[in-house]
Amino acid sequence: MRKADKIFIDNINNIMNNGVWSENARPSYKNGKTANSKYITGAFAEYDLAKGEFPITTLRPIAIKSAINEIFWIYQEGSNELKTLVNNRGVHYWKDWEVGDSGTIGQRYGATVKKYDIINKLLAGLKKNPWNRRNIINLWQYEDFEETDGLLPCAFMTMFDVRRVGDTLFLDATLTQRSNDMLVAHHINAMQYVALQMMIAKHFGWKVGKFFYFVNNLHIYDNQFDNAKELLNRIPSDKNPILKLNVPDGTDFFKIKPEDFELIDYEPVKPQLKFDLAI
Ligand SMILES: Nc1nc(=O)c2c([nH]1)NC[C@@H]1CN(c3ccc(C(=O)N[C@@H](CCC(=O)O)C(=O)O)cc3)CN21
Ligand SMILES: O=c1ccn([C@H]2C[C@H](O)[C@@H](COP(=O)(O)O)O2)c(=O)[nH]1
Repeated sequence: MRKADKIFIDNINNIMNNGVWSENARPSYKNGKTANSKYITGAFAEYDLAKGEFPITTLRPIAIKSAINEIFWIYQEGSNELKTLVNNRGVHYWKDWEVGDSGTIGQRYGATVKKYDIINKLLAGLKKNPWNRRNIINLWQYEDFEETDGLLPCAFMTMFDVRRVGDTLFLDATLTQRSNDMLVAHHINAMQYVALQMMIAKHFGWKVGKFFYFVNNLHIYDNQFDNAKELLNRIPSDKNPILKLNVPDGTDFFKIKPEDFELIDYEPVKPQLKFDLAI
């Protein structure tokens, strides 16, 4: 079985058999009921992208186009505006987290990237000395949290490192996430940050290397257990999906477009599952 499917199945089993219950969780469902979840702490996985190991499950369709468009909204556009996310990028899944009537998700994510000029600083650091060990995106900014309400970033820190093997330079990345709604967003989050890693690697003409994914609180909500059992009953695809970025080496980070990405050999098991989200 492919690595990502095995890890997903192991994580579901691990949470169901060894997880513990939250007692006073923040989110609630649309009906107002508190959304508690069963969780494990400290989940870690490693994918060698250079060997075709991508962190995407085939047990259900993953909204990969939306996931990639969201990463452009955050890191290329530096925006927190729902209008551009929905109208220009076709991503509908953030609407429930609008802050009041602001039309935004608050001073978070893309707004944080823009305020601190994070991408330009990151690219400049990697250009000046690829072997520096200070290539960090950190969206956890208390000053921003005080500025406005809004969901606090879940996937909040990404680190990059360069590694030479023979004549080839590889860019590795580590995504750190404080909280993950596993059945809904585990593979959306992982694959969108792989896409970001691929964009940065292309900008410099490097290859993508390894992707490390750490989740501190990995959970299944109490209304998702039928979906979890359905996933365990499914047989993963025997195809191995590969994400490609079809632009020449050295293409400027800000010139890359979502359409330049292509997911090949992706034949997920259907039908799609339905989720009543914790908001
Ligand atoms: N409880 C919760 N889970 C999340 O995953 C999540 C939040 N809250 N809050 C903020 C964002 C919004 N995210 C979301 C929300 C919904 C979907 C969702 O409904 N996904 C559907 C497909 C959606 C589509 O096709 O565009 C899915 O089947 O995965 C995905 C990510 C990720 N984040
Ligand atoms: O990119 C994302 C954004 C959000 N989530 C999930 C993780 C949690 O289930 C909720 C956030 O609730 P908190 O109480 O703030 O932890 O949203 C995700 O998995 N990925």
